[in-house]
Amino acid sequence: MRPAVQKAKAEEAPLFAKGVIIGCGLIGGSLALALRENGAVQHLAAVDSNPSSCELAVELGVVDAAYSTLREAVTDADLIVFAAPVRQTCELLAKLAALPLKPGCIVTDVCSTKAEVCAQAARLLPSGVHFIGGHPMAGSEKSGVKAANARLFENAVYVLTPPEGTDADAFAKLVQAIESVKAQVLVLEPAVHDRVVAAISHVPHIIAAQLVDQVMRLSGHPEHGGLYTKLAAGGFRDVTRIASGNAQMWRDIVLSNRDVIRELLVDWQVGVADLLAKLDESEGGGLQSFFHEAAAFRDALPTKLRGAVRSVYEISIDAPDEPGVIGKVATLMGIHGINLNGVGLIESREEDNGQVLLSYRSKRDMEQGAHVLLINGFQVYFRD
Ligand SMILES: NC(=O)c1ccc[n+]([C@@H]2O[C@H](COP(=O)([O-])OP(=O)(O)OC[C@H]3O[C@@H](n4cnc5c(N)ncnc54)[C@H](O)[C@@H]3O)[C@@H](O)[C@H]2O)c1
Ligand SMILES: O=C(O)C(=O)C[C@]1(C(=O)O)C=C[C@@H](O)C=C1
Repeated sequence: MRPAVQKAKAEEAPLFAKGVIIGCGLIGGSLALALRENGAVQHLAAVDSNPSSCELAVELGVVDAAYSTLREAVTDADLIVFAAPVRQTCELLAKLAALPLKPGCIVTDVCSTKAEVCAQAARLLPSGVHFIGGHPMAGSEKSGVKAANARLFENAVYVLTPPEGTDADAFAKLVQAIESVKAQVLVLEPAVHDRVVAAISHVPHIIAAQLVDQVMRLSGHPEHGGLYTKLAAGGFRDVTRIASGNAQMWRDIVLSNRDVIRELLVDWQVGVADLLAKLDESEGGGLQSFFHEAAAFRDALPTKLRGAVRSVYEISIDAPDEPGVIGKVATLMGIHGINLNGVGLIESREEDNGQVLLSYRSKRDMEQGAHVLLINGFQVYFRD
């Protein structure tokens, strides 16, 4: 049973006096921003092997201080978060284990695979230090602290993998910190996590890269090679956005979960063979069923989890390359008395002109908002 957890409130005492983020890039920086913003950590430091990331993290106000050595950074820390790539995290865990740590300190990570990291932590970290693995199911193809975003974890599922016998108070405190960034905790066994996430994240990443690779090779064609990139529109861009992710990070993820990924790629080969057979059917009934079933399953995916901050009925519009589009939209909503809950640029999707996301608290507001935008010449997209 999960221990009862109270919500962190800004006016309450911080949950942690000193926190350290090890690896202050997209995810570490986003977590740092969110934890500082809501007052969950009183003093937050970063340690990063890249000196310019350290400088930038302080300059951008992501952390209070930055260090180049682990020893300096973790002294007296009561929360330590590993947010480096998987392989680096495994190596850093060994280094951390050799340092004097504050008794009762909570250590966690954000790595995209859990079995290897959790096994390494269990093997190396001393008793009296509480390790609880973690993985926020939110991110983007961008990397580095510059891309950090305090809102990244809102409504995202945040997996925790507490080992057997985890201290209930330590667990409750970590859950409270995660819920303070408006993410939703889901407890899983590391191996179950890795099996499921291989199918919904790791293999899709490989396939996106493979699709890009195919087009890259075709675009070397001497006569019409240039057409491939010229004609690449929404479909190709939507399905391959994630292929822009950091190569080192993805190498580590895939190597760390290679057994499950191998199984899924073999299954993928079976799927491709089956598709080739369907191509030879003259009436295309098999193809139609294949597309129909895929569309039905995709359409039935749960909408993004909306927990504490459930508001949200969303539409997006193309943002023309001209200033003031957000102001124009807000004004239109105001004139028509439509309650707009939030507005912002979509950073996780790559569109030619970028997109503006609009959220409403009710379906009615969203529908009225969409109508007003349509009659004012905006291209409106409904989001599931
Ligand atoms: N990008 C995503 O969408 C996403 C989502 C969830 C989890 N993750 C996981 O989060 C972790 C970080 O990913 P990211 O996207 O923030 O990557 P990133 O490249 O933006 O940041 C990683 C940071 O770690 C630093 N670093 C690397 N080696 C280090 C070392 N030995 N010591 C100290 N710092 C070191 C880098 O300099 C960089 O600043 C990875 O384990 C990744 O699997 C990523
Ligand atoms: O690029 C995104 O939109 C992501 O959320 C990235 C994504 C994913 O595959 O869903 C990538 C790796 C992570 O470990 C978690 C999230």
